[in-house]
Amino acid sequence: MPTPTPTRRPHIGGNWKMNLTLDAARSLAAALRDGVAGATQDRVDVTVFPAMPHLAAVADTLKGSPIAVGAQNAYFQPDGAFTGETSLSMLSDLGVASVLVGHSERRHVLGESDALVNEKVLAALEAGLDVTLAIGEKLEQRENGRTDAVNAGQLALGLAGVPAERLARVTVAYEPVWAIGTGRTASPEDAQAAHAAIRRALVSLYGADAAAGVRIQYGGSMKPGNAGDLLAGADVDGGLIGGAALQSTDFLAIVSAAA
Ligand SMILES: O=C(CO)COP(=O)(O)O
Repeated sequence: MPTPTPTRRPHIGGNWKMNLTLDAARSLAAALRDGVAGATQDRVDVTVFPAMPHLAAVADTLKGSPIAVGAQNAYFQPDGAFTGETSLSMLSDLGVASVLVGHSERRHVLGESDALVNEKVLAALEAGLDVTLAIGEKLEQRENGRTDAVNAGQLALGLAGVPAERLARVTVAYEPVWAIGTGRTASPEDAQAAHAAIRRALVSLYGADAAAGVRIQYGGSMKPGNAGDLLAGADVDGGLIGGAALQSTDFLAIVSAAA
């Protein structure tokens, strides 16, 4: 089935990971706030994901700006004896509008399962937050020709139980694990092929109309120099940026490329 004509507004995310001091996070947020010009903001959605202890300050700095603040993680239970975890309502109270779920560093370094990813996706949507659901294959899976199967599996398990009417609040981030923080980027052709396969998986889960509205971001060593080529893919609807999101000029250049 051909991919329906896209009407998707690009979405650029900045995943700051476990980086920056409080002062540096505040300064970066202020530079982004001042740098996202009116012309750009109408054509691209921007979300930043600071570290948990910096969320309040960054949300405060970005209040009234078109840049949304997301958390890199959250727990799915509403409250209770969950040492070290953060609830969705605690995040909402800070002005956090979305949550990143299923990042490969949480899957592969912190050991999060597809089942836990799914609990978090369901709870975040129920709490009224937007979700960026990250999926992606490891190098050995790619070399064994399993890229599309791995992505379709993570997608189906992550979205299990999510009704079609909530899908518009989900952005999928395709992040091939071997491209994250390595300087090795998927070629624009490989990225587009993986994104098209992810969209076909969405079509089989939700039907063509709902699938056509879902933004699929590429993540993995996206930089100003390669963003334009990657974003040219018909099913590449934005980027989730790590290293290059820590420099305002680099991140703003990628936002401009998407706009
Ligand atoms: O993991 C990423 C974003 O979530 C990508 O990180 P890099 O851009 O540093 O490769």
